[in-house]
Amino acid sequence: MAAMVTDTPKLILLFSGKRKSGKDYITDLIHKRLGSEVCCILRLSAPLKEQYARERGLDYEELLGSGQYKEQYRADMIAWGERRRTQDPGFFCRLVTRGATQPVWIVSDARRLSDLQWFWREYPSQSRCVRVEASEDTRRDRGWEFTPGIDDAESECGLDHGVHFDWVICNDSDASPLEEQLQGLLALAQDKARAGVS
Ligand SMILES: Nc1ncnc2c1ncn2[C@@H]1O[C@H](COP(=O)(O)OP(=O)(O)O)[C@@H](O)[C@H]1O
Ligand SMILES: C[C@@](O)(CCOP(=O)(O)OP(=O)(O)O)CC(=O)O
Repeated sequence: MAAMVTDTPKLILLFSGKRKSGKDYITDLIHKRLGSEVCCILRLSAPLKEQYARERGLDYEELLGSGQYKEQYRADMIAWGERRRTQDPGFFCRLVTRGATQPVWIVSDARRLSDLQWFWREYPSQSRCVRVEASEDTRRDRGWEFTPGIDDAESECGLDHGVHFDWVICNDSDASPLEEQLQGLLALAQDKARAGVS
């Protein structure tokens, strides 16, 4: 099958949600449904972790995972990233979008209004916001523990208010099946991708 190369993205899904709400799980699921020709997952934290790991001599792959390793460094990584963002709020957004050619981009970890504002400014008609929600009990079952300085800081709370979400996905174990909740979003992505094939 020929690669779907488009000049600009046709749709950008900007995901946010608290840690252990399931952002990676859900964006991976969408990626599997749409396929790599149609969509790519962009993690704003990837270039951050890569440079942070290099500077500190840490294991980049481990920082990308969902285990304890990343949690040990989270507070320091947040501070490191914030220093970068203060100098240039679009720094990580520009890095991750460079070279993305698929018609649908899934940004798995928007955290700050400045992240959303960058996409709204650069891609006003393509950007849509998606919130992943899970109760504290569910997140605790997945290994979350409230940590002052992290769970009450901008990295986790920056998008709690003042954002219109086009979709809110409930990712608790007793919620309606994800396939059902994602139907509208997947249908839109498929439509946009079809319209975007060149
Ligand atoms: N709907 C789900 N069903 C089963 N496991 C899930 C589900 N959602 C998340 N998880 C698991 O919970 C953990 C945290 O999810 P993750 O996607 O890494 O959260 P986040 O990216 O928001 O921090 C992972 O181990 C993931 O596999
Ligand atoms: C320093 C960070 O980028 C680390 C984020 O790592 P992940 O995006 O892997 O975190 P969760 O999926 O929510 O568990 C946070 C930031 O403030 O930029």
